[in-house]
Amino acid sequence: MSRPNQSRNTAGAQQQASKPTSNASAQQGGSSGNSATTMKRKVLIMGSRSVGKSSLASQFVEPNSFNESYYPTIESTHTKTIKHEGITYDCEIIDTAGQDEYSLFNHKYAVGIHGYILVYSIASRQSFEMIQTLHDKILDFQGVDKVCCVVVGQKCDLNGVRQVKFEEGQALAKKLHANFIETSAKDNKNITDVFDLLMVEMRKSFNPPPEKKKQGWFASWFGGA
Ligand SMILES: Nc1nc2c(ncn2[C@@H]2O[C@H](COP(=O)(O)OP(=O)(O)OP(=O)(O)O)[C@@H](O)[C@H]2O)c(=O)[nH]1
Repeated sequence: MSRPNQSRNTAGAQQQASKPTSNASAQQGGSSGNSATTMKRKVLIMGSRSVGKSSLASQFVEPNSFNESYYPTIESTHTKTIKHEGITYDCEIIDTAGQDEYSLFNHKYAVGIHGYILVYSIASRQSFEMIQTLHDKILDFQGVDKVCCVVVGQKCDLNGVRQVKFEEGQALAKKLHANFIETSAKDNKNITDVFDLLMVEMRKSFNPPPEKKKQGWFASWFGGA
């Protein structure tokens, strides 16, 4: 669902910052609480049609914005500043059009993206099966064997018509080396947690904490740094 007052077109945005634009301490993963540290992060939300991708994004950017109506998304971008472990992230959150297995994978979905939110509806097995397909396409396009990713089982308020068990979502996420969470945009449940989980993943991948120096016996004996 595209909500014009919150969104802008992403054309040409790809060249922006796949790299941090922050000071040196951020490049080294600084979790020092330095408020001057700002990094850019680009996050893509993907999944089948009508699984609640736009509702998820909207609720995150503007809580209590849930809308029962369905407006198919073409593509919209939200921006939000997120503070995580002492670092400020300027996040660009791209809400993509619903995909099916025949959808062409746009190269924009692979270039300069730091993390993926792959969404299915717990009330649609088909949308669940789409997650593996999308994940495969992302890896193929990126030419990597792992991406930062959170698998989201959306619409968990629809428990009465559930087609995908929680454990199935969990197992798939584990297989994809991703985090997993169930959410309800309607009930505003676990929405911010999705982004927190992704932040943790992205932090591990893009600004891991500096490795501890190996200590010799002398230093460790005397408690040296
Ligand atoms: N019950 C329930 N309905 C939801 C939830 N999230 C979204 N919906 C409804 O599901 C429909 C589709 O929501 P959207 O957020 O537009 O879904 P989308 O995945 O962005 O759809 P596309 O634009 O086709 O890709 C709308 O009618 C929403 O009101 C939810 O958590 N629970």
